[in-house]
Amino acid sequence: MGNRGAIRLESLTRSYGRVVALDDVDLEVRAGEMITLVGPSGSGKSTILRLIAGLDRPDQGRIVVDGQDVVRVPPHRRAVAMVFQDYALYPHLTVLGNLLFGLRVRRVRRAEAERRARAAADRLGIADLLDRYPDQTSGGQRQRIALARALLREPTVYLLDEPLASLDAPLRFATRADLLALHRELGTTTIHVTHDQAEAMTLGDRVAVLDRGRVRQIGPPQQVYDEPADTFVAGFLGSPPMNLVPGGGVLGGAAGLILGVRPEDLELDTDGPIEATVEAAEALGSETILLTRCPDGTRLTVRTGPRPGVRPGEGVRLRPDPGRLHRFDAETGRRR
Ligand SMILES: Nc1ncnc2c1ncn2[C@@H]1O[C@H](COP(=O)(O)OP(=O)(O)OP(=O)(O)O)[C@@H](O)[C@H]1O
Repeated sequence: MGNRGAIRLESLTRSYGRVVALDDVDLEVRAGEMITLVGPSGSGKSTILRLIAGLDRPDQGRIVVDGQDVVRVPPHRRAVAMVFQDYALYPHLTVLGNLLFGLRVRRVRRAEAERRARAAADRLGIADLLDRYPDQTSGGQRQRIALARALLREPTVYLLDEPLASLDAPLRFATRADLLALHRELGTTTIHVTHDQAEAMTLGDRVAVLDRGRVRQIGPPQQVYDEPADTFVAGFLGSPPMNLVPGGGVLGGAAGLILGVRPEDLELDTDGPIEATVEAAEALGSETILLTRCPDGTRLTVRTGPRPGVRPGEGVRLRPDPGRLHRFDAETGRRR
């Protein structure tokens, strides 16, 4: 299984009327890799998944899975399992019925189908729910049912469209770990769409950042975070986003450049070179986000410890970590 599921998207383009959902996208996913797609709403993430699943067709370009162009292959003939945000379970079937459905379509014999369904349910910890209907289960349980159903397809590729989005924070955290463990165990190629910063950073070998139908950058999450290719990526990955100062300003003059510094790379320091006033402080428990404003009007966001001891209205001094300044071309926005 480990060598299957390599995907290559070549010059993939898809428009809906005047909206260009995907604009000449090239993307390679290695066999067994888990890749995360992030980007603002409408940037084309779901469109990529739907095209790979065969639920929609590109206007141009190729979708090559294991060396074969699948654009004309109907969805049920593609070895792909998609898990949707709303899980898309059949409400009139029990959980077991939902798990068996795909196996029946594929003419797996009843006893064998049940054996496999129970094994998948065991693996995802939902064995005691098999006789219930989907509306008698919780959001987290439904998510596991949908994953179990995807597992039963034994696909060479998983496509996950925000599968954790409707779970509460602790459950998301736990399920994220389960997803990673499942992926390590199965080694099946997975493409995962998320809006969640933590998932983007942790749930993939590589992350691809999309903007208006184009891939802006792709790479290991930490690398993309540490070396964003342009100001868009710098502003998108990371929460709160990187401070970007045209001309350098308080971060040091830099004609023709935009200088950037992440909130965690600005330190409160009474001898710091930057003078600022605290406008707001968000105490988040484990950390505090300070929104500050410099005399020249520049706003800087600072990530600091849980109890920084400063209040809105107070003056502070900030020290940027000189090794962590980012330089971008003012005209193109590209990293320099
Ligand atoms: N069937 C459709 N008909 C018309 N426009 C569509 C259709 N599907 C997608 N679009 C448009 O294509 C663009 C890309 O949509 P897509 O769903 O891929 O974005 P997304 O990045 O997944 O967004 P979100 O994060 O909000 O789910 C959007 O502007 C969307 O409105």
